[in-house]
Amino acid sequence: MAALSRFLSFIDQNAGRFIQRLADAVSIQSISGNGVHRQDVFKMALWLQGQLDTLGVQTKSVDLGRHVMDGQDLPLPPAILGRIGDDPKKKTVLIYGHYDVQPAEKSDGWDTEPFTLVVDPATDRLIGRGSTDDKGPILGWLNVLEAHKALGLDLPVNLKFCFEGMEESGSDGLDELITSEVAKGKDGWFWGVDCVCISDNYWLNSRTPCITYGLRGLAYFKLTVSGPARDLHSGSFGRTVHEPMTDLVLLMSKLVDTNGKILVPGVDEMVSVASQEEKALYAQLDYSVADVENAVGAPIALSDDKVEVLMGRMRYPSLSLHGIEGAFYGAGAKTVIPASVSGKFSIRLVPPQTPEAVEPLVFAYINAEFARLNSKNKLKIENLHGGKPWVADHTHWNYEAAKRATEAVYKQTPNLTREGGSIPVTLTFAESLGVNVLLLPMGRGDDGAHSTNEKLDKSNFIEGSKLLGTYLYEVGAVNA
Ligand SMILES: C[C@H](N)C(=O)N[C@@H](Cc1c[nH]cn1)C(=O)O
Ligand SMILES: [Zn+2]
Ligand SMILES: [Zn+2]
Repeated sequence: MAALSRFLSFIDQNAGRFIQRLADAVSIQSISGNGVHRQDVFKMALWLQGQLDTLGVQTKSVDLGRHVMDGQDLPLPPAILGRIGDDPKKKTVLIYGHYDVQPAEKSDGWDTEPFTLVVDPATDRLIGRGSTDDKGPILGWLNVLEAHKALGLDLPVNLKFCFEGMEESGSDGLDELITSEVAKGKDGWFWGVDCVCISDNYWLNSRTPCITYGLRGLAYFKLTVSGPARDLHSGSFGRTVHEPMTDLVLLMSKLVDTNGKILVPGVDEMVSVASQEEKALYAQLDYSVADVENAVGAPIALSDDKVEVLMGRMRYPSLSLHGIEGAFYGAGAKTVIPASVSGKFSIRLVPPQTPEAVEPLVFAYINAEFARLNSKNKLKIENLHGGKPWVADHTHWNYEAAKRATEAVYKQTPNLTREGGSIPVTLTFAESLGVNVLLLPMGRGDDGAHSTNEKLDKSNFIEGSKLLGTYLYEVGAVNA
């Protein structure tokens, strides 16, 4: 039997063990967004490095230094770099993934414990935080490595790996690592890379695989309004003092309208209007308004027009309000006036927008709106993190290889998409290595990444592992 067929059979035969390994990974609470779980992110890095070592990959854990998060000085989780194969006749593919996850608590509304992987027998879904974002896809690569090692098969390409533990919180330290490695020339870790593959996004719906050539960028802001020296009794001080929460809610209400239009002057205007030809590309995608409504679990799409809905996600910027820190949120009816509250919101960016271009518009607008309130409270605006948008050449052989692999595994033509989310390092790889970057998602559009009951369908984990391996065979066969 040819190498590829033996690889595919191995994946099917070992599905149970692969799911167990995913359960082990999910059980490590590698939440990067707060200081409480920082040691768990380090534990996850060690776990991943151990797996790669066992599978014959040469690894190195790179200390990325320290950073300050929410006023806390914290060590950054390491980047885990790896390489296997050094055959000059083969292409070299760089794989990126992230081993950190978003926060999750059962009390957020999960039906099961978020860090215990549950295999739902009724739906064959693998439910747990990180199952689709991004531990499932990372483990897909481990499955490919394990199959080749166990079967004594040579990999069809040389592989390099770059796994980080801060993607969900701004990828601090990673750009510097990549640029310093690139500056080392032939001695750098990324020397000789021919293309990059990232599996860290999702299909548009739950039936059609995707290949993705764009990501939105991000600019994440925190607005803090502070007034009294301490929390106050609203009976004693209501209508007596300027209340921070009242100011903040008013400011937050001025950022975006209920139809998604961004109200910060100049932000929406930076982006050109889509031409009829471009709209025709969105019309071709296998997608319907029902898909978005199924994924979110309610009939609340902003438009009945599929093309408008798709462009809202892929082609235009969006501004979302995320939360208010310091506000009363528990059960009961506490009559407090909070002393200081911080509103968090972010803007997803598309070309030609950049965080640097958008930030001054946001600061100027919020300062002007705050001045209009005539409040004696204090306002502070911070830009917490960001990243530029990215669009790739989808006619490149890297995309052609991914398309052939998808057709071979799924017997379907993939949707060619741009992703609404952000992976800041993508543009850094594209620009500093000067090679084509491809996004090859494993999970479905209804996986609930970042949400409650995040899942990865078992079939997506298993067929997705086959897809990643088949893609490597297709790249290995390219003569470009
Ligand atoms: C698309 C990717 N899987 C992802 O979820 N990226 C995050 C990155 C991020 C940046 N700040 C916080 N998280 C996203 O798009 O939100
Ligand atoms: Zn991710
Ligand atoms: Zn994520």
